[in-house]
Amino acid sequence: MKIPVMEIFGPTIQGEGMVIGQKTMFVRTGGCDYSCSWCDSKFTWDGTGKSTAMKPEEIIASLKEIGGDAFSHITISGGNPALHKGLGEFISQCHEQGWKVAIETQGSFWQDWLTAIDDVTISPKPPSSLMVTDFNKLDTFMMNLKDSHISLKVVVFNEEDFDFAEMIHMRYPAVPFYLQVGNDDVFTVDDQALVSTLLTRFEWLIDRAMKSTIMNDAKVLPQLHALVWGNKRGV
Ligand SMILES: C[S@@+](CC[C@H](N)C(=O)[O-])C[C@H]1O[C@@H](n2cnc3c(N)ncnc32)[C@H](O)[C@@H]1O
Ligand SMILES: Nc1nc2[nH]cc(C(=O)O)c2c(=O)[nH]1
Ligand code: SF4
Ligand SMILES: [Mg+2]
Repeated sequence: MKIPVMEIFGPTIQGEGMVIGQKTMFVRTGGCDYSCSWCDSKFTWDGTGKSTAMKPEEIIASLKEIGGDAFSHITISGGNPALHKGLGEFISQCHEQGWKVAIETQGSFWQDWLTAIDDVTISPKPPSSLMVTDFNKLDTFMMNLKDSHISLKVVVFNEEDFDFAEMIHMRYPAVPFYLQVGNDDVFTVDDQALVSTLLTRFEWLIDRAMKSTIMNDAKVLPQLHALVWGNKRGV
C-alpha cells in the first residue's frame, strides 16, 4: 500500500516532547483531518506542498540514501500520519532494520498499527488552534494505547490553552505530560527575533506551570529545533 510522503529528512534531533534530543530521521506524510490556525506544517494539507506516493520499501530505501548508516530511530509526523493505513507495513519494515519508530499525532484517528510504535506522542489541540477535540475518540485512543510508551503534549499560546492543558492532564493523570511553547510566527526568516520571542514565551510558560498545582509532575519544553534553526524546513 502506498503512502503520501511530503518529505524525508535527517538525521537531526527530535526537537520536541518525550524523546527530545534523540537522533532521528523524519518521514512527514501528507494530509490532515485538522486545520489548526497556527499549524507550522500547513504545506502538508493546504495544497501548497506536493506529496509523492511511496511504497514502504521505497521509503526505507530513501531513508538509507539520505541518512546512510548514521541513524537508528525514525519519527513519523505530518499532517496526521494516523490517516494512512499503509504505514503499518512501513513500521514493520523499520523494525526489521533494527530501527525504533516514533509518531506525532493528535489522537483524532485510530490505526491498529499504533500499538507497534515505540514512542507515541499524542497532541490534543487547545482552543487557540480553533479545533474541537472529540473526547469520545480521544478516550478510546488513549485506552487502546494503555500498554504503550506514550506521552501527551499540549501546545500553549495563552491562558485559555493552559486551562485546556490542565484539563487534559487531569483526564489522563497516569500519562507523562509535556507543555510545549507555541510559535505564533511560523513564516518569519528573522531567526534572532523569533528566538527572542520564543524564549520570552518559554519563560511565561515555565512561570505559569510553576504556579499550577495540577502541573506538579509536568515537563515544560520549547521546540528545540525552532531555537536552533528557526522556521527552516527539513531540520
Ligand atoms: C505539525 S504536527 C504533526 C503531527 C500531528 N498532526 C499533531 O498535530 O500532533 C507536529 C507537532 O507540532 C506541533 N505544532 C504545530 N504547529 C505548532 C506551532 N505553531 N507551535 C508549536 N507547536 C506546533 C503540533 O501540536 C504537534 O505536536
Ligand atoms: N527537529 C525536529 N523536531 C521535530 N519534532 C516534531 C516535528 C514535527 O514537525 O512534527 C519536528 C521537526 O520538524 N523537526
Ligand atoms: S493537527 Fe497537526 S498537522 Fe494537522 S493542522 Fe494541527 S498541527 Fe497541523
Ligand atoms: Mg514541526
